[in-house]
Amino acid sequence: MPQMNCMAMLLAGGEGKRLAPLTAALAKPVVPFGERYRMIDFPLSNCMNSGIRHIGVLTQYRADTVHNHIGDGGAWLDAVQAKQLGEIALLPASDTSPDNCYSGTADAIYRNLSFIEQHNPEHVLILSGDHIYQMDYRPMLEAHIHSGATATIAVKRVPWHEASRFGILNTNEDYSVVEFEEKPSRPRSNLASMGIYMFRTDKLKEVLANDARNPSSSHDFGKDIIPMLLQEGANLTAYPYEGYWRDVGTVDSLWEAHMELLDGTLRLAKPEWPLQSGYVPALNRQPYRLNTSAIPHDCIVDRQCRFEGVAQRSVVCAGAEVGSGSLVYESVIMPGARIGRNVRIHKAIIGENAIVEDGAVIGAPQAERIAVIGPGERVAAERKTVSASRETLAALLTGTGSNRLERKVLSY
Ligand SMILES: Nc1ncnc2c1ncn2[C@@H]1O[C@H](COP(=O)(O)OP(=O)(O)O[C@H]2O[C@H](CO)[C@@H](O)[C@H](O)[C@H]2O)[C@@H](O)[C@H]1O
Repeated sequence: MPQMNCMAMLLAGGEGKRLAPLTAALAKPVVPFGERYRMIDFPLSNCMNSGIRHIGVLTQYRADTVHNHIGDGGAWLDAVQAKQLGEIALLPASDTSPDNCYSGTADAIYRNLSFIEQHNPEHVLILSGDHIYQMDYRPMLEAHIHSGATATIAVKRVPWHEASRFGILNTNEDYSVVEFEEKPSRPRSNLASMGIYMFRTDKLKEVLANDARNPSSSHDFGKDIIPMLLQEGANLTAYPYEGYWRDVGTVDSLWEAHMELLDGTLRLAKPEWPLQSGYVPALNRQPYRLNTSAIPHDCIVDRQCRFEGVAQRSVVCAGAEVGSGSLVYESVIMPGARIGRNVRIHKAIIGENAIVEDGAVIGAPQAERIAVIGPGERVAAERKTVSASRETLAALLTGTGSNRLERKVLSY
């Protein structure tokens, strides 16, 4: 395994419009995931577990929310006893740009080249802050060094119907990249760029400087840098990644990733690959202590929540409350959300600290779209439902009861 003469630059400034309203007041990388994590915890923990100790985090949209979550980086560095040796540096656009704005992902790195130079690594790993995966970057670095590539792009096959939301590649048998198209409307392959790039530092500096001088560039890795390198005949190599990986940039993909967590396709609690988080649930009230025997077997319910309803295939996060008589089905109840009594929630994501009043109905079992309630939003019941016993709720879940659920779809 190579020495980690490599540092990481983590892009965390995206606005995440396709995750609205969950990103109304939060940067995309700090949207909650699982029972008590945020998306950015994944690449940060991957870096620690892969021996990468110097990380620059580039922030822009709602930068404060990322900065609050990361703090001094202790949650990650302490876990690997690297507080003295490592650094997670916050690099907001406002510190580098007169107009307080990185014009694109490449511009964000370009404006922070001096940070990279301080550490003088041989290779720079560029990461996104909104991917769910547990990847060891060391084999990728090894493959990158072995191939002598200017840049190595991590790739994964994606379902064909999703291919147009990724950078799509074609490679030779030796994985050298021969074609790249950013988000093609008619993809010719389903081999997607994971937006994870390993660059030789000298070449990265050169290509970013050339791009910065190009007035017609949008200064983006996918739209400009990779196509430019390919055009100049640079040696670009793909690194196929076999493990779980998901870009949770849309409401559907965020919901699907939670369902994969529930069915075991994705496992977070791996002793060999710890996942750290700077997240401390904002429990303004007495911390709840869950009666663990009440946790439904196909759900993930954080111990620090109050759960008095019935749930199936759902994630109930730290600090959330679900009142008695309420039914939660194939849904995610984010941290601090308060679900009243006799509420029905189907195929929905309930944002952080949202309040769902007694008797409200959100989503529908057969709905094609995922219902989303924004963080802090309050949902009133249009009509009160009658209180149902646990047995009736269980029958409703399994479809064996005679009662029909009231349905109201709140689409986003
Ligand atoms: N101005 C800015 N400053 C700082 N950070 C910023 C930023 N704008 C975006 N970011 C961050 O950069 C990362 C990449 O986000 P983008 O929205 O640019 O790319 P997208 O995910 O669409 O495609 C990319 O990632 C997919 C894989 O998910 C690839 O297939 C595709 O080729 C590639 O372009 C995210 O973590 C985002 O938060």
